[in-house]
Formats: sequence, C-alpha cells, structure tokens
Amino acid sequence: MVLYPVMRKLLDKRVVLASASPRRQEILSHAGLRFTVVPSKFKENLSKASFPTPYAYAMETAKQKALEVARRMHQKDLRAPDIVIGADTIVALEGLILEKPVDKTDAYSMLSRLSGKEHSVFTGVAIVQCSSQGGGLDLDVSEFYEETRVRFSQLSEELLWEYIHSGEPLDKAGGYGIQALGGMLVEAIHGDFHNVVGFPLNRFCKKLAELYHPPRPEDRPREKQDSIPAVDTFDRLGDSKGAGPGQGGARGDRRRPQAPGREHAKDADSKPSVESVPPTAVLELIDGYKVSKALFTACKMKLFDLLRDEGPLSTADVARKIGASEGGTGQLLDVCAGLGLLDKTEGGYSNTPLATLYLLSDGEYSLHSLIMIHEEFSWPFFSYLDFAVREGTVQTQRALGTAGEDHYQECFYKNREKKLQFMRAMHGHTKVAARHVATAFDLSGFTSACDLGGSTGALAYELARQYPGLKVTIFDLPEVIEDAVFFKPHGPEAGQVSFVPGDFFRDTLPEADLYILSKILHNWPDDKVHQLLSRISRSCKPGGGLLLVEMLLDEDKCRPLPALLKSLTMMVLFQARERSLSEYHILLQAHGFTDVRAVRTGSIADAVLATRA
Ligand SMILES: O=c1[nH]cc([C@@H]2O[C@H](COP(=O)(O)OP(=O)(O)OP(=O)(O)O)[C@@H](O)[C@H]2O)c(=O)[nH]1
Repeated sequence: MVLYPVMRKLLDKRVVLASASPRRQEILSHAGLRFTVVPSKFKENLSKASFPTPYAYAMETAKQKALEVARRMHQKDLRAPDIVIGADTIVALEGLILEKPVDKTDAYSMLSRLSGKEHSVFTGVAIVQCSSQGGGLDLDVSEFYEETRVRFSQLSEELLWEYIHSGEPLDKAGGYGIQALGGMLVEAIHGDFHNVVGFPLNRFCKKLAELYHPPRPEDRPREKQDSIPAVDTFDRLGDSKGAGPGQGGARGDRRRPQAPGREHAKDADSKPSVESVPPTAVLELIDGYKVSKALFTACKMKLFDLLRDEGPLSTADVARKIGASEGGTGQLLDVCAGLGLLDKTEGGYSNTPLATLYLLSDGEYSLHSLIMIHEEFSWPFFSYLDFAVREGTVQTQRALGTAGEDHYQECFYKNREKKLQFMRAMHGHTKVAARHVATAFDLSGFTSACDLGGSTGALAYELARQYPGLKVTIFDLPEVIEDAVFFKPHGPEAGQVSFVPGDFFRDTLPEADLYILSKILHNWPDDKVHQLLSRISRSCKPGGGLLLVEMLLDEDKCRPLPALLKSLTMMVLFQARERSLSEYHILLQAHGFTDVRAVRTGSIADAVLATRA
C-alpha cells in the first residue's frame, strides 16, 4: 500500500525480473510491482576466488543475470525492457561462499557447517536501466547488496536429515529456506528477513528513490537510515512521459543530485530566499578542495599503511611515528575519520574497509599512486584552471615551470621512479573496474585482442581470466613494456597475455579480432583521436570489434559528475575530453564501425563496443 506511489510511477515502464526464483517473484509482486519474469540463462560460474569479498561475487552474478536478459530481449525484440532486475543470494561462512546445494550430500555438508554458528546472507541486486539508441543498446547498471546475519541452533543429526529429506534445501542458498521449515533451525537474525529469502525489499526501495530522485544534500541528515524513504520521496519520481534524456524524466534524474537552488526556485515559484535555498550545497563545494587535500596528505604520509601495520594507534603514537606535530596529526586523523576513511575508538585509530581496499600503497586495488599523481601533477594544473579556460591551452609553463610540448612524456617517462608511479596509478585504476568492463559484453566470440596502450596489462589479464580462449597482446611504448613485468600475475591467465613494444600513432598495429582502447581517447585532442581511430579502422578486419573503455557522459553533458570532472581534468592536462555515447557513435561511424553498444557499468569506467563494418 505504502509503496503504491513508486509502483504507479513504474507502471508505464517495462519492468523485467531476471529470476526464476518464486520467492523473488512473490516478494516483488506483494510489494505491488508489475513485472514480467524472464529467467536469466547466465551460468552462475564466476570464479569466487577472484572476488575480494563474498558480496562482490553476489553483485557481479546479479549483474550478469540481468545483463544477459537485457541483451537477449533487445536482440529478440529489437526493444529492450526499461528496467531489468537481477539478484543473487549467497551464504558466507568463515571465508566460504555457499550457494544452492547440488544434492542431499551437499546440503548435509552445508547445514552441518552452519550448525551452531552465525553466518551472513548476502543478496546482490542489479538494476539495469535500458535504452535503445539508433538500434544500439545503452545499459546503465546500478548495483547494491544487503547483508543479514543469521545464527543457527546446534542441529542434531536426526533433525538435519529429516530437514534434508523434506526436499526444501535443494533450491535455496546455503541449503535452507528461512520462510518455511528452515525457520526452525534459526536461533536469531539480525537484519532484513526478505534479504535472506532472496530479495532485500527495503534497500531496493531506497535504491529506487535514490535512482529516480536523489535526496537534496540538506535533507540527508534528517532521513532515518533504517527506514524506507517517505512516500513523498517516492511520489516525486519523474514521469517519463515526454521526458527524453536530459528533459528531467525519471531516466534524466538518475545520478544527478538535483541542484538545490534550481529545485526550490521552481517549487516556490517566487524569489529564492536564504530559507528556501540554504547555502549548504555551496559551502560543501567550497570545502571540496580541502577534502581532496586531506586525502592526498594522509596518503603522502602513508597513514593508512602505518595503521594497517601497527594500528589501532593513538594520535600521539601516529604523530611520533610519522615525525609530525601532535595537534596537526590529530586534526588530520579526525578529518579522515569524518570522511569514513578511519574508525576512531577508545583504542585509537584504525582503517575502515574503504581505506584498506583502496588507500594502502601496496593493496591489490590500491589507488594510492593515482592519488599521488593527482597531488603532484593534476593539482598544480588545476591551480591554473582559469588560464586554461580563458586561453584554451595546456598550462604547462605555469604549472610545471617548463614549456615542453609533451609534458606527459616529460613528467612520467623520463624518470624511472615517476614512470613506475604512473604505471601503478593506471594499474590500480584499471583493476578496480576491470571485471565490470571485461564482462560488460560477451566477448567469447573473439580469439585475439590487442590492447593499445594497455600498459601493465591490468585489463588484459582480467579479459584472459574471463575468456580462457582469448589471447591478448599489449601494444605500448617500449619504456612501458620494459617494466610491465612487475605487474604480471601468477595465475594461468599470464600465459594468454603477450607484450609488443610500439607507438600506436606510428608503428604497424598487431593483428587482432578485437582492438581495445582503454582510457586512451580521452587523453588526446580531436585530431589525434581521428588519427588513431583511422589507423585502427585500417587494421581491423570486417566483423572485428573495437572496445572503448571510458567514462560516458550523459547526452545532456551535465552528468554524471565524476565523468564531468574527469573531462575537465583531461581538458586541463591535455586539451582533451570525455564524450557521450552519441559522440562516440558519430566518431566510430566516421571510421567504419557500426552496431555501437554501450554498458554503463556502475563502476569507474564504462564500456562501448562497436563492430567493423
Ligand atoms: O532462506 C532462504 N534462502 C534462500 C532462498 C532462495 O535461494 C535461492 C538462491 O539462489 P539464486 O540467488 O541463485 O537464485 P535462483 O533461485 O537460482 O534464481 P535466479 O533465476 O534468480 O538465479 C533463491 O531462489 C532464494 O529465494 C530461500 O528461498 N530462502
């Protein structure tokens, strides 16, 4: 009943549930959602070991289930649904991921492990928004997960087998159904019950509200974290009638927090006042540079490494160990805690999972070197943003004190330490989104790929992991290739990847069925972009593919904000830019590529695939 306003707004949309689970169908239809069920044919066989966390595995599986259905329906119908929902439920216990048992023995082994212990149930959910553009398919993925902690009583052998013989465990994650007989095994539950049954309804509703009408910054603190957003939030879902991209419809609103000034002025239909348009958003914008600088400084001082190795530590200990003032250190640590990077307890400061995953200097998904590049390289260029905008030129002289044409080469490739720092930065950044990119399209039809400017091979190795029949060549400058060996993984995928030195503007490109340009086009001005695409077009055989990995701007070019800021960075550093899908479409068509499709992965890079006509 309460949810009716959301469902009403979704009434004119084709919603598809990509799930055969009767429980998911029941939960969503009881909530009033109208949808069609199209079970996914995605084989749930992703390598669990390659995911940093159990929930990352569940989210990726959910995403792949939904994407498979969206693509299949698009191909069959030439019209994709508007929204495809995918979900995946798993049980995690002591580092193990348990899915549906394959037989009764497997059910026994799962249930006896769970007996007398607490485990986590994770459901990953993917909401894929689809739009067809000129026959192509644009997919925008939003993902989330929910965790519920469940404690089992000690189960006797007799009870265990009786339960298994009931037949209930076989199609249920972890081998039990909490909603039926399995409820008798459960001593306690902490979190969303529906999440255990297969669909986290509460988080789903919050996500819908966020996607279709992000809350205004000044409203955020007042929202109760543990409740479904108020009905009026749902009610303000944009009507999609007549609202194309950029016209403020439901799709137009997603990912762009409404600028408070705009919204209030429209609502009030009168002159904005300090009361109707409070300055909070502007004050937050003023503080933006302080947040970046605090992060840069903490990384530069390797605070997160220190706390990983010796934490939790008090302010005095940290100050002594890094040789800094106690007052200054305390303030920096508190800001990091305020930013969600550190936990502060009586025992001292320690890293949050966010810091552990991304801010250590040597973590698998480390963004530490990238942060240092921003501190040392981008920051001085941004200090001259006004000159860059006014003059339309790269401010190398002002920012670096040199007039070199090719400051990129000068800065990163002349000095080995700087080059390695740059390679580590690109490696971490690429790795974070590599799996999303590698699985955005089904690339199993390609047998050879060439990643132009593929650097350390972060994407190539992921492609090799996902497609065991694929051989990938990295084509990059000799000075990059000579150090790429430091990034080689130990697994069998290393054997599928080879390196060829060369300059993609000058040398003959290696032969391949699929060419890849990952974060390359955004580095170059338009004339160079055309030059490169024309070279690839000449090398690519008809039917071959070109995969672009970039952040996609929406058609109105006002969102998403991370892509806009990236574009500004590219302008300041290289007189280059990010593009929208239709801009890529035009570029690619001009160079003989058709069937241009895009997947907005929801991660820090999107993927565009085109076919050589
Ligand atoms: O307490 C309960 N725990 C889990 C379930 C059900 O278990 C399955 C989990 O499997 P999965 O997420 O892979 O989903 P499938 O059923 O295979 O359907 P898809 O087509 O979406 O892959 C799920 O059905 C839960 O509902 C339960 O019922 N109770």
